[in-house]
Parts: sequence; C-alpha cells; structure tokens
Amino acid sequence: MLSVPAERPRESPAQRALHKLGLRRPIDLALHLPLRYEDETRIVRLADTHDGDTVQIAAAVVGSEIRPGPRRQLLVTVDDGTDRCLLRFFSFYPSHQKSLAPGARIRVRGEVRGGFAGRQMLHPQFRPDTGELPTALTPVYPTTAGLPQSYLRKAVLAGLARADLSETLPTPQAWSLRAALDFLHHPAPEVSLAALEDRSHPAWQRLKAEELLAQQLSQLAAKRERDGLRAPRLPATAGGVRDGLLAALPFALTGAQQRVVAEIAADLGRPQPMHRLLQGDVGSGKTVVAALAAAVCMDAGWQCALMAPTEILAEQHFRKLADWLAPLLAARGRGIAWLGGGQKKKDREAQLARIASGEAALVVGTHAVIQDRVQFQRLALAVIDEQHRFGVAQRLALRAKLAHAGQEPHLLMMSATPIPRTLAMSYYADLDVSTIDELPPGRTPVVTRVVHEGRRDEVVARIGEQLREGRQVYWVCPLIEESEAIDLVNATATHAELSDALPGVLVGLLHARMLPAEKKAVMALFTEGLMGVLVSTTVIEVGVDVPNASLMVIEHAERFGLSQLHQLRGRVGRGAAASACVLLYSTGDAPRLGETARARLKAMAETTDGFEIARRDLEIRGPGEFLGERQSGAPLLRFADLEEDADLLAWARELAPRMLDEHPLLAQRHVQRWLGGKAEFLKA
Ligand SMILES: Nc1ncnc2c1ncn2[C@@H]1O[C@H](COP(=O)(O)OP(=O)(O)OP(=O)(O)O)[C@@H](O)[C@H]1O
Repeated sequence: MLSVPAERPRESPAQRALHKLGLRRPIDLALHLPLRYEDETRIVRLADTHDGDTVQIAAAVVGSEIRPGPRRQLLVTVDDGTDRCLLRFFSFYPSHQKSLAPGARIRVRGEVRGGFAGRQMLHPQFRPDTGELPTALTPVYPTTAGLPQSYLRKAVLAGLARADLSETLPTPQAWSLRAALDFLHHPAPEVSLAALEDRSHPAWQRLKAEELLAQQLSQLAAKRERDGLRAPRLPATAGGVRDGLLAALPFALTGAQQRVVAEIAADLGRPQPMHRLLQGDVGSGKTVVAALAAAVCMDAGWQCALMAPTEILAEQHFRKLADWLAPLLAARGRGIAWLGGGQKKKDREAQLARIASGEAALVVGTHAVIQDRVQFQRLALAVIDEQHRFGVAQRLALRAKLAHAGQEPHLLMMSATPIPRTLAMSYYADLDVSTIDELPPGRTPVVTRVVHEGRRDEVVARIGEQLREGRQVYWVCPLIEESEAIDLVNATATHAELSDALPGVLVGLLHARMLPAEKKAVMALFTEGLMGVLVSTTVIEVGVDVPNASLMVIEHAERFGLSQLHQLRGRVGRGAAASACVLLYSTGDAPRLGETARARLKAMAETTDGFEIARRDLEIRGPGEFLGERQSGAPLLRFADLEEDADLLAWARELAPRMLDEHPLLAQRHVQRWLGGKAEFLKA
C-alpha cells in the first residue's frame, strides 16, 4: 500500500516573519512588548492642525488620481468638513486605490505638513471609518518586513490568551505576570502614556525582575554544571615550549597580554574546563596569547586545536604559529598539523595520522578540525577564533565532539569585536571574559578621513604616494549583502580602474568566489610585499595581518556597519608606519547621507578605540540588532538594565541559588518561559 505523506501546513509569509522575530511559542508572543503606543482615541479637526502635528482625522475622500511618470504617485484628497488635505502615496497597491475611492469615509493618521498647495500627509496610515473610536491607547509592536501591525497585534493577543502565565516566583509579588502583561498589551482607557512608559511602574518592575531572575538562574545553573565537569589539569611547567617561545619572541608582552596569559594559565591549571572569551581590539595581539596557551597545553603533554572561520585566517594563524612553535616542537619530536578545505586526500590522510598518533601537538585549521574523521589522541585545549561567527550549535557540537573519557577540553574563544561590559555579562552568560585593553607600544593611531566619492581621483593619487614610499594599500569594495555577484562586478571594475591608473604596479583582486588556492596565491603575493594594491570584497575583514600596509580605502563606506568598518580599518596601522583610512562615501540620488550612516562615519573619524566604537554601535542600533549579528543564542536582557536595575539584580542574585535548591521545578519552568530553546545549559 502506498503511504501518502502527511501534508505539512505551509507557513504563510506573516508566520515566517513571526518566526524571524523569534516568536514561536504563545509565551514568546506574550512577552513581545509594545515599542510605543499611539493615541487613536481622538479625532482632530483639520482646521485646528498645525504644520508638523501628528494627528488622526476622520474625513471623506473627495478625489483620487494616479500621477504617472518615473515617480508614480497616488494622490488622494480628503475633506473633513473643516478643511481639505492631500494624501500622497509613493508606493501603493490596487487595493489602496479601492479603499480610497471617492466617497469612502476613512480615518487617517499621520503628520500634517503645511505648504503653498495646502495641507498634505505623506504615506499616512488609514482605515475605514467605522464610527467607533478605540477607548484606550493602541500598542505598536516591534516588527519586521512582511508583518503588518494588525496581524502582529492579533497574534500577540492570541499568544497572551494561550500562554501559561502561572506563578513561578516562590515569594508573593505585588503584581502577577498576567496583570503586568495585560496592563502593557491592553492598556485600560484611563491609563496614560506616561504610566505605560514609566519603567519604574510595578508592571515593568515585575517583568524586569522576572527577566533578571531567569538570567541569574541560567547563569548559576551553567556554572554548577561546569563545576561538575572534569577537564585535564594543565599546570604550567618551566623550561618547555612556553618558555622557549617567550625567549624567542622579538617583542616583550604588553601588561595586558601578561595579565590575560596569567588568567588563562590559572584556568588551565584547574581540573574544570575553562570556558573563556578573550576579547581584544583589532591588532591588540591576541595570537601570541593563544600561542602561549597552546604552549602550556603542549608542555603538559596534551594536544591543542585552533580553529578559524575562514581559510585565509586559518592559514595565517598556521603560518604564524608554525614560525613561532615548529622549531621548539621539532626539538621535542612533535609538530603542527594543518587541516583545511582544499587539501589533497593524501596530505589529509597523513595529517589525520599525525593527529591520531599524538605526534601533532597542535592542529590548526577551519571547520575541518571538528569533522568526524578527526581523532585526537589526547586533546585538552581548543582555541576558537572569531567565535561569534560560529553558531551556538556549532560550539556545542565542538564540545561534544572533543569530550572524551568523561573529560571536556578547555575552550578559549577569541573575538576582535569587543562587547560593552554590561552586555557581555548577559550575552556571554556562560563564559568568563579576559580583555586585552592595551595596544602594543609604538603604534601610531590610524588617521581616518571621510571623503566624498567625487574626490576619488585625489584618493588614487594618494595611493601612488604610498606605493612610492614602499608601502602597500588595501582597497575594499562595497558590501551589497543580497548579491555576491554584484559585489564581484564592483570589485572587478575597481580592479581594472586602479590597474590603469597605476601602471607598473601589481594590483591584485580577492573575492569570496575564488578557489582557496587562488585566494592563497593572491594573499601570498600581498603578504610578501610583491603586490602593491589589493582590491578586495570584505573577505579580508578579520584577522589579516600585513604590517607593511599603511593605507586602506573603503568604497561606499556608508553601506558598512560600524564594527565592520572598524574591523576593516584594523588591517592597517599594524606596524610602526603612520597609517590612514579613507572612507569614500556616496549619497546616491539623495541630497545627503541618512542619519545613521552619518553617525557611523562620524564615529569612525572620531575614535580608533574598539570599545568606544562598540559603545557607539550599540547606541546607534540598539541591543537587539547589535547582538543579532553576533548570532546571539545566549540569554540577553530585553527589558532590564544591569546598572539602572541594580536593586532588582541584587534581589535576583540572592533568590537564584535558593530557588535552584528549594524549588528546582519552578526554576526550570521560569527559565524555560523566558529563555525557551535558548536555555541549552539547563538541559543537563
Ligand atoms: N607585545 C607586542 N609588542 C609588539 N608587537 C606585538 C605584540 N603583540 C603582538 N604584536 C604584533 O602585533 C600584530 C598584531 O597582533 P595579532 O595579529 O595577534 O593581533 P590580533 O589581536 O589577532 O588582531 P586582529 O583581531 O586584528 O587580528 C602582529 O604583527 C603581532 O606580531
């Protein structure tokens, strides 16, 4: 008999958009709080409005026409008996025209603009006028493309009705969770905007307290879980690879490097696994810290793995670590293995054998390092570069893969994208954090100039000057995320333009679609100083280290995010030479740059400090987006603020251990409610 596959209900675009916002369970919807409220309870007479007022009017459509041309518009005239107003829509559907046909009675909300031609509203919201006005303020929810407010509002109310909101707090509270959520989602008619926005209101206090408690519970559970795990103890020993490396380095460690090396060594000496994040600004010298950690591990007779997210980065780490460590290891009968994407089968087999036998004390590579076929003889430390590029799931897979005989490896994760302290505490709930907050001596800060695209020729002339001084130059082409193909066209055109403008100079091109071997060849020419200019898409974003490069030009800088610009700029100023970064911008058809793009370029011109950049980035984008990019999978505070709500934090900190001990089921339910699938470390 044929079995008919069960038909899976198709997701509508609106449902997909809900999922994109992370709104899957009824409780997720119930906890999706309004961003602001609109007052639709009042109708204003058109004759009483002033330029710039945002108002709601009730009027009849008296005229409707489409103005043709390149900027097609729908123009609708309405009359409310006191005056007329023109509604202008630049994008519209046939259904708009129908609802706005002459004779229709509508309610319109928007900003009134005065002018010679009379009152106007651009893209106002409108709906049929049913005669009945809402009696209370209307919530407006954070949303995303393809998810209209009306749909989201209904979904939230349905979620609120279905969610399990039973009490999880063991001590009596002034407001229940249900009361707090009802207050915010369905404001009563007498509730004012001021009350709804007052974060010290008991409804908000209840939500923040809940959220902080969930965070404290999950952190504590993670910590207890970790305390129960075993890892090999790796005490630092004298006279080994670590001491050899310290003696051979051409520079002395900075104070900050010494401090974090000591923090890591202390963790490695304990029988519990280290889970530490090493964060440091671009060029602050994280690699040598990783090398020293690896050396401690190898001196104790164990293996270490280092994994980077791209072939270029992994390759660069391999080269640097091999320079530093290979001679020291060879003297002890051990070596370094490489695992990359484009490797020949025979070479790969040979490397796998060295890893399995333990002869390879250090293994460097890309994701290839955690593939099933890789068997370590005795792995004790895994170093993961740019860990935020690896998803939480990959991180967990790594841990599972590397654990053996009841022992977990120590994990050191490196990131060149510093996160402000308050966010780090909640984002990296399960990690300890070490920070390199000092650059090696002798660096001159990179001078950054924001230059209009119209002055491109001057910039090309400047490249010529740098080349004559024996320096090298990066030229980064725009990022148009949706289309790698367009990126490539741009980069290729720029490559041709620069090759023409700079006769006799080797100008290279690097982009994501090249084969690993081609990329490697181009990078090698640039690293060895044979190539003067490297035109690249953003593949060089992280980690590339060519100290002789002293100028970076970023084309269409207005399209890049702030941390990304900072990362890119970090590719220059890595040696002693004075370096510069030129941010070329274009405003396209617009008369000037948008506000956030302007804020980003201004921040870049004003500071080179990665922590300050991170702070401004957070300010410009808000925590959701700021962390979203980092593939957040860890708990994150949405409502509470660790500084502002210090008293609630103290309450949660005090309650969490008692709750875990005395009410473990309530604790579990509470964390599930707030963190849902993200509460991975509670599973144990
Ligand atoms: N204490 C030090 N004194 C002088 N130079 C140093 C010191 N530490 C590291 N360096 C050098 O500084 C450069 C940058 O170091 P490294 O590549 O480790 O930076 P990073 O922190 O990994 O930066 P990024 O995240 O940008 O890759 C390298 O050329 C490195 O050899």
